[in-house]
Amino acid sequence: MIEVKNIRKGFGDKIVIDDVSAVMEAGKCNLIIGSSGSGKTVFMKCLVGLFKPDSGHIIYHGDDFTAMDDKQRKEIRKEIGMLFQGSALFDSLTVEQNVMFPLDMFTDWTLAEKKQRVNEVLKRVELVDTNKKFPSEISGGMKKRVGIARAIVLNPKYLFCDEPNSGLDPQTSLVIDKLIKELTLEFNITTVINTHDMNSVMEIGDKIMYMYKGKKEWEGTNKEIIFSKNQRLNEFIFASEFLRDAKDMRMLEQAGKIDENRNMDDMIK
Ligand SMILES: Nc1ncnc2c1ncn2[C@@H]1O[C@H](COP(=O)(O)OP(=O)(O)OP(=O)(O)O)[C@@H](O)[C@H]1O
Repeated sequence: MIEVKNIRKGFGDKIVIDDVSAVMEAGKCNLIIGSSGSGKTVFMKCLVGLFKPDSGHIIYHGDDFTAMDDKQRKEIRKEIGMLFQGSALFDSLTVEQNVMFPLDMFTDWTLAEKKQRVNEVLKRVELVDTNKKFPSEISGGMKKRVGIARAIVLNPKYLFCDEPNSGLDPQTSLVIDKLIKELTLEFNITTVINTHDMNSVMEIGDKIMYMYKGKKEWEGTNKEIIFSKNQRLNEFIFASEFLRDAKDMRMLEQAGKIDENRNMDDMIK
């Protein structure tokens, strides 16, 4: 679990994160949504220690990350897996070498032990027989899987994903979302995901935080978001007329005002 208490972060005179508090639970996909420039990336960078908040606290499983020295912080970082936007694989390394990278950095295992662990995680993300391939030889969806394999190879307690579906088609996005959700549950990981993808919000949003101009404007689950009366949130999510109609339809359905066996022709009339 990660507890964020009243963090603030600014650059010069500009306040970018304004008194945000949140609780991110283990075994759940905690999503951060918001329009461009609302502060999602800066918030995530504060959580992983890439930015130091100006004030406030970030508590990892009871320990105050913001009050730690570099050595203690490094210990927490070992427990963090990161899936970067665009997968961020090393082009000159094979799939196996990419996934092995964190093991080279943080363990003193033998090569045989490392290879065994790499094979375990590649199997888990359903990427067998790709060990010797280079990133340029595999598809975008496969690259994401390699990124996920690398992110989980050290058995992280925390997983941070920045736009995990960027550049993927809707079906492949769904497969990646499901994989992240499964791993989150299977290993009881506290997963934090920055996303613009509304499919992900609805599919895997156990907990969603909506940011607006650096503040937490709304939070809730994927079940609650559809019924939210927060005007800014609604304008953000249901940006198109099509989505607004779909929402109205869903609400009528929930209220039992639409017959499940309705005839499409009748509806069009
Ligand atoms: N290193 C920095 N120095 C100065 N300003 C920054 C820095 N990083 C981010 N900002 C500013 O902080 C604000 C929030 O940026 P951030 O990248 O967190 O937005 P975001 O919600 O992640 O947007 P997007 O969805 O487009 O990635 C923006 O106004 C941005 O210009």
